[in-house]
Amino acid sequence: MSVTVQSPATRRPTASVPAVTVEHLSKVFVRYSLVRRRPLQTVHALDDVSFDVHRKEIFGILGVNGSGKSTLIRVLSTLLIPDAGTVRIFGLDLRKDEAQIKRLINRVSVEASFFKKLSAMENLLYALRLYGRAGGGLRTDIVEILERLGLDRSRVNQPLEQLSRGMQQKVAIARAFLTSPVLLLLDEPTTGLDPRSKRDVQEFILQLRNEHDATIILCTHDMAEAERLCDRIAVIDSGRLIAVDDAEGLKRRAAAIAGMPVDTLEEAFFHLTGRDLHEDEAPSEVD
Ligand SMILES: Nc1ncnc2c1ncn2[C@@H]1O[C@H](COP(=O)(O)OP(=O)(O)OP(=O)(O)O)[C@@H](O)[C@H]1O
Repeated sequence: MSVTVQSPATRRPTASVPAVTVEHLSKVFVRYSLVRRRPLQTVHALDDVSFDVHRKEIFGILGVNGSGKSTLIRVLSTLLIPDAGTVRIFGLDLRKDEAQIKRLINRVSVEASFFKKLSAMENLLYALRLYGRAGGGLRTDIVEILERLGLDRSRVNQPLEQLSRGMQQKVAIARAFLTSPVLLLLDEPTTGLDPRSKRDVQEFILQLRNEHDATIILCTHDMAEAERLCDRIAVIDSGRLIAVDDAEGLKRRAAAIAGMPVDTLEEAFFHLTGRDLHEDEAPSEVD
């Protein structure tokens, strides 16, 4: 692909530290009764979670609905303050160096913040100017990236509110690509996309890592996607980290638990967590 993107060289942190180090991270949500303001329920959304992500790694987070994936992504992207634990991103402390960290990361999620009355072109030009890119060639780059992601040229100048959720998701991914984040946080980037678009986005994610040296953390429900894209996968259940390994390693660990061969990631997930990936977490009780 011939699109030129902003070189992140000036923002590129030193090579010797891991991309992300998470130590003993915890986050509890308390739900109160509206009437008596009594705590009704506590949810340990993250429970003593520790792991490292290497540079240029695509690191998957796999868990059922409600297992804590989005909470983890929101903490890493500085949107949510944890109750305990530390996070270092390229050696920077999440709490002390928040402003610097924000320049290194980009989060793509379904609720991507856009001006919905403006078009994809206008939104992306705005984002690029915020990141200090100006001058000729931007419009051509934007059209080229959106077409590469499978968004038809005729959609580029239409207000975003008139585009489907999947199309808006592609615009969010284009924005992440154009602003060249050093760490990209993807919260279920292909959920709701048709198979062709899913493939386009997955190719794009690989390209982003291979050609632009991005480190990528990716939440997904999709076993095939995790296996295809991720160098290592963290299995999370009820806010706890159950295992971190590559897909084959997870299958071996599951086989040791099950006492029989485990051939698929889906089976491995089941033996490691005791759950089917399609079920939801039951809410926990008040402590
Ligand atoms: N703001 C909040 N207030 C109360 N509880 C919350 C809040 N945010 C998340 N939770 C709870 O924390 C737990 C983890 O939620 P989270 O959104 O991280 O899960 P998830 O794995 O991303 O789920 P999904 O796959 O459905 O997006 C859930 O039980 C959820 O209901």
